Amino acid sequence: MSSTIGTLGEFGLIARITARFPATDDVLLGPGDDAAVVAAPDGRVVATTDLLVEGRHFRRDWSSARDVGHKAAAQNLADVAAMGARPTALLVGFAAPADLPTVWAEELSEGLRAECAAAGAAVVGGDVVSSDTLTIAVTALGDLRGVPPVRRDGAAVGDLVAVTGDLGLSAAGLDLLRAGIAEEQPACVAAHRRPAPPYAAGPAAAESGATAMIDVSDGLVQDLGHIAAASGVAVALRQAALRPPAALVEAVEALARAGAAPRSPLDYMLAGGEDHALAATFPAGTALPPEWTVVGTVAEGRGVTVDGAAPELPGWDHFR
Ligand SMILES: Nc1ncnc2c1ncn2[C@@H]1O[C@H](COP(=O)(O)OP(=O)(O)O)[C@@H](O)[C@H]1O
Ligand SMILES: Cc1ncc(C[n+]2csc(CCOP(=O)(O)OP(=O)(O)O)c2C)c(N)n1
Ligand SMILES: [Mg+2]
Ligand SMILES: [Mg+2]
Ligand SMILES: [Mg+2]
Repeated sequence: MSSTIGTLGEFGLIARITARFPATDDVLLGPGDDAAVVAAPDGRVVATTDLLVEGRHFRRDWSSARDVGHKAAAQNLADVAAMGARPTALLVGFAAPADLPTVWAEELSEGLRAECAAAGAAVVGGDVVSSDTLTIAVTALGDLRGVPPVRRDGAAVGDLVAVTGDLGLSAAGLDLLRAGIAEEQPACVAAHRRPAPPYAAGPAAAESGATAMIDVSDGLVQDLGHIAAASGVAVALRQAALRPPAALVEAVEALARAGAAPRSPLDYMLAGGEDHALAATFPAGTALPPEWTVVGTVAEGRGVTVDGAAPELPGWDHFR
């Protein structure tokens, strides 16, 4: 019989998990004491937390444990990058039923470790509890390296609006999984299972003078709406600047062939969710860092428009 976390016990599980998390230069004391000690050379620490709940954020028949580990880390590390900070450390709350195979917890940890390595961060602690609902609650810390944080409220009229990272692929991948045709467009399904946030682009944007920034987790229009509202401005997007990638167009075609009534490629880009791309505003005339694409401008007013019209595209809301 394969091992479960119930047979391993709490401290056996903790030993199995923490053995997988090597320290980085930022980690002065890693897992094993009452708290970890993480260097904060800047003296200011960015801190953020996001949960993943089975059935709401992932399904075990759609994503491997390793995928869930990558996603749980990426979702949090993207929020650190969106402040213009460099991710340093992750704390992982893990709630699971006792009959969960031990290998699932180990593979989850491997995904967390690997995604942290991609961002230069380390897992420095966490907690394990038993629960009927499998839940991963991650807290991430980041270093601002002496630059001010890039907040949501700094966009000014006349600024450029730019994005970097994938838009729309994850939501199309989720619809492919729902339709049972994941094999039709593996790139979209991969983007859903393991989003690949452009971590380095966050600090690069901060150094280039970005005035506001957000990671795109609930859909581009909804998340730019948070910048618009916080800054007291309008965001005017240009449709021609949002060119759907081939994989997205192909996914929509496959969904249509399967009778799955997909949204348009543009609508996936505008309201997809779980992209973990970055969207930011920059003063006009800024030489944008590599990989950023201008998609619109900041104007007087409120809300987000696409070619002058307000899109009727609901972003993700957990309670609606
Ligand atoms: N339960 C909570 N207690 C305190 N602050 C919260 C809570 N839930 C969300 N927030 C805060 O509200 C803001 C928006 O949350 P959210 O939309 O989840 O951000 P994000 O999409 O970047 O993860 C964040 O600053 C977050 O820290
Ligand atoms: C089984 C399943 N159903 C639906 C979704 C889609 N989904 C779940 S949460 C979410 C939005 C982002 O998650 P959230 O918890 O709101 O993260 P935050 O915006 O706080 O970073 C989306 C699009 C999914 N990933 N898996
Ligand atoms: Mg959140
Ligand atoms: Mg988030
Ligand atoms: Mg965010």
